[in-house]
Amino acid sequence: MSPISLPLSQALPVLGALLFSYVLLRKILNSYTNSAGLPYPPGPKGVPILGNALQITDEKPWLLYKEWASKWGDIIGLRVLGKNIIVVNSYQAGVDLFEKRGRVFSGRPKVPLFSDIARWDFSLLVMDDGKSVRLIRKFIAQFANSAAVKDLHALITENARALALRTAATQDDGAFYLYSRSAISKNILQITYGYQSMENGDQWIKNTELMSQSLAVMGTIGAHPIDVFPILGKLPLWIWGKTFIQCINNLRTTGLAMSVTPYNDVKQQYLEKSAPPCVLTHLLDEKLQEDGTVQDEWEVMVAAATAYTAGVDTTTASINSATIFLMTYPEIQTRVQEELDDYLHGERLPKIEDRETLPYFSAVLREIMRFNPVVPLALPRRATEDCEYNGLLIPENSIVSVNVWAILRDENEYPEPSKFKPERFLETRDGKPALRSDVLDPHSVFFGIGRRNCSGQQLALDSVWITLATLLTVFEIRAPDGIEQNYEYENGLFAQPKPFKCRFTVRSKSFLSALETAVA
Ligand code: HEM
Repeated sequence: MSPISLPLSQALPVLGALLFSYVLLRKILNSYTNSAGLPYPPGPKGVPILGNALQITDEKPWLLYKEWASKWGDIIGLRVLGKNIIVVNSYQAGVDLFEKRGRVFSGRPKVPLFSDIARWDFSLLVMDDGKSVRLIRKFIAQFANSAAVKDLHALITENARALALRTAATQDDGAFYLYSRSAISKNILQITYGYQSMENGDQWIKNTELMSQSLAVMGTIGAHPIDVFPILGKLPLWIWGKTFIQCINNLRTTGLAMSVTPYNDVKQQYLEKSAPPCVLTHLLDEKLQEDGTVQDEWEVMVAAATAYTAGVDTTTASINSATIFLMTYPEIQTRVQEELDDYLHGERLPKIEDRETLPYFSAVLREIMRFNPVVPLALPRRATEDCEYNGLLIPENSIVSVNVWAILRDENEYPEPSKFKPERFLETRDGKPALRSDVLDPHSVFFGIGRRNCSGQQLALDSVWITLATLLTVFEIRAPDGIEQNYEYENGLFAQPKPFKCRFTVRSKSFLSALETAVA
């Protein structure tokens, strides 16, 4: 989800609706004044009524925000059709607002297109703060916090090895892109629903692919005119075109198939005592009451559904993006492999517990995170009350986004930010390479800041680490025939790579047999 943009071609219905919406017009005019007398954060001057709508691009808006920040300061204030939009471009301001004043910035703005029209109201990602949100986050933390994730290490390691074995068995340079999604889906499905997905043609995997494609076509969530101007959602959907209707239908079908349907299936199996143990059965153990009803049933269902829908695309995008970087910088890849070989002596496959002893690899992963944050604008928050910050007023109900991309390109923290340099995170301690603690770990921003930050970050970090460590131990990863491609990314909520080709060549037969033995 990103702040609002309004392409010119879509502005006409907005203007039409404005004509008969006197009430809205008053709201717009009111938003230009505030009773506290404090100035609104500075930003580029817009035009009457539309505000900055025509200036904000839908294509990678984070680049434009960073440019504006260099002129207007870390906190830029924009307006679109009476909505206040604030973009936070520095880590310090992100911490001051989202962490230190977490209560005020834990809301989420309404996104009627996604929640009401596409019927994804079951997703925690779009829920405003309240009791339900706190309960759902608590349920997710029960399996995804740092301590609990340790219990999942065996499963995610096994799935990483199965992915490597499957990759070794194919000659198709395009296969990894599909296999990585399937492996990550498999992790989360097993964890949440106890479901063993099939390697080929699994309906769950097809659903996430369809969801992901539909989201990419619809652009950034929150950017559509219906989200800017909800009254437009009352008009017949066909005015937005065939592709739009197709995407809405896909989101409705996949949403249901990834929330209510699996919940009901597992509940039924649980009642029949045939459900494999998983997050959902643990929650049912806790919540099933004597009369057969489930306490906090909606929240239980949402916890499982959001873990799946929020975790698959993002984790897959991280793995695919890292694979592209490793292909693009083969000398860096070789150095990681030397470090792995030195430590593992070619005798065994890596385990998550090895992470602390491989600083160069950690530095490479930090640099990949810094260079290509998967959710460049995180997800927008809603200010639940007026808030003064450094003499500026962030009015109640402002949409506030943190520009993760800009923070991770801050030249004060990361000199020469557009260079891919893992060494920026390293120093020599006792004659050995070690991670520096005085350079901001991109992890602190990559998953959002403060109370509504990512609930699945430890699970994601561990899954990405073991998957890449296993692949790098077993394979040399190169662009097919040494020819670099033009790696493209989807435009939308996630910076996820479009399908790409890469070649995995087994580095040594002993690694392959270790893999075969481990997976057998
Ligand atoms: C590398 C993979 C991942 C990335 C880059 C990522 C990133 C993010 C970001 C940026 C947010 C928004 C945070 C904010 O508003 O400040 C978020 C929210 C969330 N993520 Fe992740 N995520 C990843 C994996 C996962 C996984 C595996 C899970 C599974 C449990 C998960 C569950 C969630 C949930 C439930 C939220 C919503 C939190 C809320 O609204 O309160 N994520 N994630």
